[in-house]
Amino acid sequence: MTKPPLAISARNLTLTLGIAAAPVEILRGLDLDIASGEVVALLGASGSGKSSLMAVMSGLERATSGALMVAGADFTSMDEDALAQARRGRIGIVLQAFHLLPTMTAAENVATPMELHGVADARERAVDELKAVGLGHRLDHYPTQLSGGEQQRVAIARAIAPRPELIFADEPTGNLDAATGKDIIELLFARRAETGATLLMITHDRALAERCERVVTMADGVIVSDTASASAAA
Ligand SMILES: Nc1ncnc2c1ncn2[C@@H]1O[C@H](COP(=O)(O)OP(=O)(O)OP(=O)(O)O)[C@@H](O)[C@H]1O
Repeated sequence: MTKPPLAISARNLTLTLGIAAAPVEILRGLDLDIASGEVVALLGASGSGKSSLMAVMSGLERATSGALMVAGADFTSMDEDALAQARRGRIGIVLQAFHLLPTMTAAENVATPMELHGVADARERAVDELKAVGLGHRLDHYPTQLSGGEQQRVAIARAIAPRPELIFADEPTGNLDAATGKDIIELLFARRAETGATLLMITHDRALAERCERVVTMADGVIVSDTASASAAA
């Protein structure tokens, strides 16, 4: 059987931030391969570098050194414009604090990024995706008129509507109560499964991590454990 292509391949990745006099080594020679379509949880103590790794892998932050291929693109050799171009439509991001634009309706929050990227049927796709996440009746509501769970549904719709190859989620249930968080995870897994995207999710919740196919744990800027999950349901 041929192996699936890699969605992410990181080799000896480093990230050093801060001022020259006091550099902070955040990623310290990290290696990671994620196959296309895999569902991976990223665990680790606070400050271990999870969000920084996600920022580098999603093209928001440039690695200091090392090699990084994401969705077939060489992120280490690209300038910022090329990175932005490579990210476009290929990478969806869901964050703990939903980051919806307050002056736009739910439909506009989902459609506008696609419109900016020249997608002709952006509005139709936004409406379809909002229906798929159970918000067909909230299309013209503004974020302040939506509950936290509904706002996160909009954020998921925004991430998934462009049909990205990769979805990065950073503690997507961190601002939600337990029951709402559970619904959001079911929804995220369901939409992921329907689109076949690769999913990398940061979480502090070990039970949730075990729902993923694979659990990767970071400590102090490197990966210290990488195991297949026994109970993956995603
Ligand atoms: N711009 C920066 N300059 C200097 N240090 C930084 C910068 N950004 C992050 N750090 C440091 O890098 C380390 C890793 O941070 P990061 O947010 O990636 O950790 P994390 O594992 O995601 O933590 P948490 O679970 O608390 O979100 C921390 O020690 C943080 O203080």
